[in-house]
Amino acid sequence: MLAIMRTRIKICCIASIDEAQLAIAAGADALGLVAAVPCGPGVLPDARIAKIAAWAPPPVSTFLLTAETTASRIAEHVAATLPTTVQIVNHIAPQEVAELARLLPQVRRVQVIHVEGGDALAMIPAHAPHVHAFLLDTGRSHDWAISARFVRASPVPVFLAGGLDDSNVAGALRQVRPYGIDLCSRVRTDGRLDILKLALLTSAVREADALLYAEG
Ligand SMILES: O=C(O)c1ccccc1NCC(=O)[C@H](O)[C@H](O)COP(=O)(O)O
Repeated sequence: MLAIMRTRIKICCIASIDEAQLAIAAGADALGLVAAVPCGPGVLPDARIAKIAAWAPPPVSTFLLTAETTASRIAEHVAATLPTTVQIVNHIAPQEVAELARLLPQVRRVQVIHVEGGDALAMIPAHAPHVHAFLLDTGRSHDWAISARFVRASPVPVFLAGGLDDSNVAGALRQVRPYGIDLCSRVRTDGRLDILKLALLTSAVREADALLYAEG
């Protein structure tokens, strides 16, 4: 695997075109659009997701976070919102992802892995052939040693998520070496995207990228 020169940044829980503009201005490569899920903040109606996805300029990617668990329901959800990428937030059967690839070959597929322990690595062989990337998430900082092992074992790119901000991102990048990172709550103040926190985050990521690349 080539050394990562520029960690990709995905800003999740984008709620409006204004927030999308702020995230892109700060350097986001991808926007996360959270559809109805059983719990959690930042949930958008499909019509709003479709509006933001239709607006987003290239090369920015738009990730639909779907809680659907079958290929046909995920394909319907994608058809209703038209993102570039679908992020499957539940652990679904690998054959459903394979079927989704057949139904919608043009849409990028990202499987979320909820990292509870070393068992997460066991999911790689069955899922990797059908997805373009994994996203490791527990919604809070998790054991980065497991994430690091996952990155080394995965044949496809891996995003790291959960409790990241400008104060801890350099350590996370050094230990885990992910392809990309995903952030939601810690670049927000009172629920709104905060341009200062975004700027601090992106500058911490670029500084860490430069150091790690120079070190080899
Ligand atoms: O994945 C979900 O089910 C979900 C539900 C409601 C809101 C967001 C959801 N997923 C995205 C994320 O959880 C965050 O992007 C990711 O965990 C990073 O979060 P944070 O620790 O707040 O940076």
